[in-house]
Amino acid sequence: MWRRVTLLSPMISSSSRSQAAFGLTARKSFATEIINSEERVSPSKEKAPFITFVLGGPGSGKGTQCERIVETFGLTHLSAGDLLRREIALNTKNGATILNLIKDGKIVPSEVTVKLLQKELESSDSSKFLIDGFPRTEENRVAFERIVRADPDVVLFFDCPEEEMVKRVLNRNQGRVDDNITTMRKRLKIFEALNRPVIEYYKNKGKLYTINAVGDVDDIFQQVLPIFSSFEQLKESRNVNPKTSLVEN
Ligand SMILES: Nc1ncnc2c1ncn2[C@@H]1O[C@H](COP(=O)(O)OP(=O)(O)OP(=O)(O)O)[C@@H](O)[C@H]1O
Ligand SMILES: Nc1ccn([C@@H]2O[C@H](COP(=O)(O)O)[C@@H](O)[C@H]2O)c(=O)n1
Ligand SMILES: [Mg+2]
Repeated sequence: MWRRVTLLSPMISSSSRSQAAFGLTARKSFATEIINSEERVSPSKEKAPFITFVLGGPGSGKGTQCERIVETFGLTHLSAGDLLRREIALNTKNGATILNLIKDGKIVPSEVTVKLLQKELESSDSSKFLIDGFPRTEENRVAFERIVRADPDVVLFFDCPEEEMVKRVLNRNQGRVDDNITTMRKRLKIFEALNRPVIEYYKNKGKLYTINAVGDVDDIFQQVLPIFSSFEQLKESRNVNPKTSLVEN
């Protein structure tokens, strides 16, 4: 369990966010000390991890861009969808239910998904994570705060038109049970109804970075790169972990 002290000022203000995205100045407050540690954490977990949530509609390119971020910045990639598909493959007690929900484009109960993420976060030696495809709903978001007791530092939103997402998903050819037009239509509806409010929430918190997800993979990554570069620079120049967000007890 990680705790963070209160954020002193917004990570990068809305107005300066576009500057940061183009490699200009980025100001940020640092607040990473663990406070009041009755529940002792292991030395490697004494600092709260740096968490990025990766949002976007089905087929918007989240997984593809996460691969690039991992290659360049060494974050640990946790895909909520992949963790759920692993439950199906391992035929766990929730496997059959998860399969039916995914086939129907529906959202798996938050408790199930959050517990899977929590297990990965807690068993990892990494201190920086990309959590892909999560939170899908306000319920997902609140459950993560309640169970993991952490907030994201950065939220990426890959903004892509529906027709482009449909084209990509139908051409994906990875044998996914939900990559068909019927399920895709349902997923798009669910995205609009349930994920949009989450995007709005992080926009209002000043944590959202919207990426235009149309174009070459490389060009899209050029929009992502400076966001993480600015964090790396801050970390090096101040010799601290640039983490700001918190969930207070
Ligand atoms: N910029 C791009 N232009 C064209 N095709 C792309 C682009 N980015 C990704 N793709 C392709 O589109 C498909 C969907 O991409 P990806 O799996 O990264 O999306 P996703 O957002 O993770 O989707 P899902 O939410 O369904 O997991 C893949 O086949 C991928 O190779
Ligand atoms: N937070 C989540 C994430 C995913 N799901 C279910 O998995 C499907 C595939 O997810 P991808 O991120 O790989 O596209 C998704 O359509 C949901 O059925 C979920 O329930 N909760
Ligand atoms: Mg994906």
